[in-house]
Amino acid sequence: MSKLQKALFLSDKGYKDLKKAITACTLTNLSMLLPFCVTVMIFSELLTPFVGGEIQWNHIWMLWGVGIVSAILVFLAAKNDYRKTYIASYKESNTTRVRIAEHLRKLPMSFFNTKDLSELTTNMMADCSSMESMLSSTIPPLIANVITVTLTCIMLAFFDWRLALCIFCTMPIAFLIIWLSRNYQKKLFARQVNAKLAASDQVQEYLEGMKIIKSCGLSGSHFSALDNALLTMKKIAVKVEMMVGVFMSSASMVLQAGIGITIFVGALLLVNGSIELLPLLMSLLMVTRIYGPILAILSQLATLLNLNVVTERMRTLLTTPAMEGDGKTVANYDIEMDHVTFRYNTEDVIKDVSCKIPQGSVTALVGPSGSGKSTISKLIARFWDIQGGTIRVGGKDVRTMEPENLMKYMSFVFQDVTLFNDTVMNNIRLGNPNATDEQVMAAAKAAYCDEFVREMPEGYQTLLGENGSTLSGGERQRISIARALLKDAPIILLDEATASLDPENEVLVQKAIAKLVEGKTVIMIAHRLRTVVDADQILVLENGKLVESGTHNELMAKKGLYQKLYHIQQESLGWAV
Ligand SMILES: Nc1ncnc2c1ncn2[C@@H]1O[C@H](COP(=O)(O)OP(=O)(O)OP(=O)(O)O)[C@@H](O)[C@H]1O
Repeated sequence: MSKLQKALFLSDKGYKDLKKAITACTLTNLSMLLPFCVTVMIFSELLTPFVGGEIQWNHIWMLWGVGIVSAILVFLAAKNDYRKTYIASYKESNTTRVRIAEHLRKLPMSFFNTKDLSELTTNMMADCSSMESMLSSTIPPLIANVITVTLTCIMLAFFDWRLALCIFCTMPIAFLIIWLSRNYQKKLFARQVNAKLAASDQVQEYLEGMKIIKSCGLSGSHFSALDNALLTMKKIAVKVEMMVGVFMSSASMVLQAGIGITIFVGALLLVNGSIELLPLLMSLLMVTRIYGPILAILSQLATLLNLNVVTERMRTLLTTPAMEGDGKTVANYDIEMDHVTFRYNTEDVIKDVSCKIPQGSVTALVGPSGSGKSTISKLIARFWDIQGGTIRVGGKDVRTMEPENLMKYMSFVFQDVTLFNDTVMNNIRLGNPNATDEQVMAAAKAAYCDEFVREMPEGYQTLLGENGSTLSGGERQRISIARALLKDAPIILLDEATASLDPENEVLVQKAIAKLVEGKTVIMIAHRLRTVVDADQILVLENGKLVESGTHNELMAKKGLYQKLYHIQQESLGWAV
């Protein structure tokens, strides 16, 4: 893999397309030299009377013909160039976005703990767009311009090498200005990228918190963080524009001083009789042709120098190792935790936990808030990899299982149900993408969704809106249960989902759950202990440790933490009534 391919994270196809784009762009630039050469030749023909010759009109008409043909060639080359550069770059950035999305899916949740949503969104949208413009508007034209300038330079030297030197004498200084300013530009550019990210973070927080903002009537100073982030972004954008403008205009001024030097030296040479009028005029004509591409090279070079800043986040993301594993099936659905220790950051939140959850049994995880119940259920599903001990499903260490393969065996019903901006039908079908409409509707019926879905304006084809904001908590829960029913996985991870529902919804959700868990291995995070009295096994957690385990009656007889929690809840229920 070449350095350029690595630096730009290009697929093999993308790299091939980039090479084709460079060739196409170079051909366009070269084809543009044709009409220029024809103009120069017509011009020189028209000037022959001034050097004692005679105009050959048949030459002029022939050159006109060549001019028309070359204009057609330029058109064809530009068309091909457009297709090869722009269309190929859009395709490649699409491929990169899909690649990022695929990679994200395979990353451990620890990665998402260190990144926020707006950063990942920027990764997928803004960074890919920057790469897109690198592939279309920077790299191919840059290389093509270098080739064109070199060729024009050779042509110029053919007329008069002294004038060629004059034109290029200021070029090293112009490039030096850009080169020396690169670190400063990089720093500025990095600050701009960070300022944009901070602003989009603040905007996202503002939009997500709209309910609170409205309900609390917040205004003014409460949004100073958003105002400051937007102000910083504006300030840095102005600074970047200004400083880049200063460097670019200084470089271009120095570069254009070459025109004056060429005219001056040309005039001296003419006066001394060291050059004829015709080669001098031809050289001056070429000078006008050469500065455009050189100026373009300068600005493209400045953009290219910032490539690192653009690709930094993408590099971090794409080089973060994905969770690996095999796709082999497991023999049964027994789950075992063997001296499991886990920490999110520095402190252990699960401490040396060992337990067995036999296939077909119902296990409840109980304990005070923050004791590690949700964490355990997520570790079993390998959302995170543990630091000590082993978790086995069907006797197989989950770390050796490909996460998507492991996920085939599990269904989740969590409190925070995620719904997509799609139809009800498709939201349920996520449980099993191959399910027919009839199967989806059967699952919806079993999960007590059918009635409220049919009352929606377009039934199962109703669009749910962003994250199903039009549905009640109980309805969202039942849709997620319908999904899980459709998936029909042998292991069910259940975060006691009825805690915040009204009695009517609670009954329906409980009935739907009862159907879902029939004959399955169930791990249930219970917040209200009266829901776990019938569980085959209750695991009591405290501060990340497994402190008690057994059935309800056994634990009540032990008179430990479970009994204490149970009594506290009974009393608070009494007060509530
Ligand atoms: N993504 C995370 N990053 C860092 N720490 C976390 C994360 N998720 C949970 N924790 C911490 O891990 C500990 C266990 O949290 P967990 O959510 O597993 O507890 P829980 O028993 O399910 O709590 P609750 O009953 O309130 O839902 C807590 O101290 C919590 O602050």
